[in-house]
Amino acid sequence: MSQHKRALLSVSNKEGIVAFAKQLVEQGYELVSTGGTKRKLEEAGVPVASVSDITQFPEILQGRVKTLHPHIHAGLLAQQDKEDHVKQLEDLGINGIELVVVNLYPFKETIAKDGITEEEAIENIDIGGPTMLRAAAKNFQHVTVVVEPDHYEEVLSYIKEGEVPVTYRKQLAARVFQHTASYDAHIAGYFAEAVEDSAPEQYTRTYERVQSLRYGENPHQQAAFYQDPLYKGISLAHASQLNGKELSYNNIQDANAALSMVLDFTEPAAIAVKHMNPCGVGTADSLFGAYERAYAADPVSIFGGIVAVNRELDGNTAEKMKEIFLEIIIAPSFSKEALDILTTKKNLRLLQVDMTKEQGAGQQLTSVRGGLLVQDVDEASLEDVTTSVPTDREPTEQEWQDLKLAWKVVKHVKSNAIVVAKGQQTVGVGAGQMNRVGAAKIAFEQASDHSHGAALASDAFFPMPDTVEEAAKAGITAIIQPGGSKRDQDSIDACNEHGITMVFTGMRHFKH
Ligand SMILES: NC(=O)c1ncn([C@@H]2O[C@H](COP(=O)(O)O)[C@@H](O)[C@H]2O)c1NC=O
Repeated sequence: MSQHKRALLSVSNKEGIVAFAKQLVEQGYELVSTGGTKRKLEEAGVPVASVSDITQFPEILQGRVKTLHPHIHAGLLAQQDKEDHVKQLEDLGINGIELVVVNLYPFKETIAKDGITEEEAIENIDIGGPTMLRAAAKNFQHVTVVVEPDHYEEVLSYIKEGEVPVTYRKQLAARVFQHTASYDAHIAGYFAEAVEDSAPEQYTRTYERVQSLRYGENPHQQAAFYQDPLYKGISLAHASQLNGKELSYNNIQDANAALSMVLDFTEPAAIAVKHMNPCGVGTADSLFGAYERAYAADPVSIFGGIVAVNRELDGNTAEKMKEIFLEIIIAPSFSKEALDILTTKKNLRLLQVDMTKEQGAGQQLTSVRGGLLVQDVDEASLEDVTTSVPTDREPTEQEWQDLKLAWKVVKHVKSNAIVVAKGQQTVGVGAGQMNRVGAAKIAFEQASDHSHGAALASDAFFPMPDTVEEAAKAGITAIIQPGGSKRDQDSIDACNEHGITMVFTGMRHFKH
């Protein structure tokens, strides 16, 4: 172990720093620290010099300038295997720094708090820390840099063995650049609010890993689940799992679809999802009634499905849910009775999602080969549009109810999408077909007799009257669709001929 190695310690999170520093001293390191870190070490009896002793310059501007000095940065950036670097340091009386331990002002934690002022946020932008971290990481061939207390132990074990291997130093450097990039992304996000630009020139969001997944959509695909740590809306990525096996990639996608759908309902609602499409949706005055309807909508497909509800899950409903195999149940809360009933199923995943927050869906990101598509989440509903009825007949009150439910659901079904609903539940869902009439036929086949007197929703307009003709054959009496086709009149005429009422929303809900 060589003598007189120097370590610079400047940490905001002081957890574990005293024990680490003591061992560094035992290993022959000279320590240098900034004000607060130095005080902490001195209180614990650890010998430590001050950065100001080295720089011969005081910490000024309330800590805004402490380590930003050539004596520090030359010590961090000098390549000790280059003669001229070594000579320059000698000529200027600068000593090298071999180990840097820095963690940053808690910017993210600060802006996550309610009622924070701009001044507080800005004072928590660390300048000197990232500068040291980046300098040391750039010079990883000669410097060991530690940004996370989690790494103290491992670094010490290497030091005790004699030297920190350069391969490990490079890993630490990589971690530093991830850390500072993420840190800056939070700052960029905070400032982005000032420009309100939803399509910035550079897209710099940062996410934190919630979970490494066993695999992706298929077992041969690697995958992980990340969350936006500052997301303030209703969030699947911030859900609490109360029971069951670890969530899988497909579970998370399905759960997100079910959650997004149930949030569109204010009355008690239950949504059953399979492969990201709703297979059964029910609403009622009680959650039990809503679930009964969602189940009755398609008692076959719900098996192995994901169910989301928008009221506390009660014992009765839980008992009914327990009768079949479900992968996940999502609820704003679970009564004690419901938990007692459902936790007897060891594998059943129970997710509690705080649904009291603002919806705040934000942006939807979809990766494409070599790029990223960004759009607003489709949060629009019938309340955002002015509907019109171009047919001879206006919907009855009952038809309006069914039309509204079908329209809420069709928005969440993969295009081309047709949903048939009757009596506060879906009775047929045609999802993801390459032509609209094909989707309609699937929905009618599933609905069977229930399509008589039912309502139909189409996520996009009818380019020709064939869907109306099929609907008439199936006994549909009310249709809701965006309208806007050149041949709308053909569909209107077909409706009038069959006594069907049709509503135009003027807004489509493609979901590719
Ligand atoms: N201004 C500087 O030169 C500077 N140098 C280090 N810091 C930060 O000051 C903190 C430690 O300060 P203290 O040891 O005084 O508690 C660390 O989070 C470190 O990243 C600085 N602070 C902010 O920029």
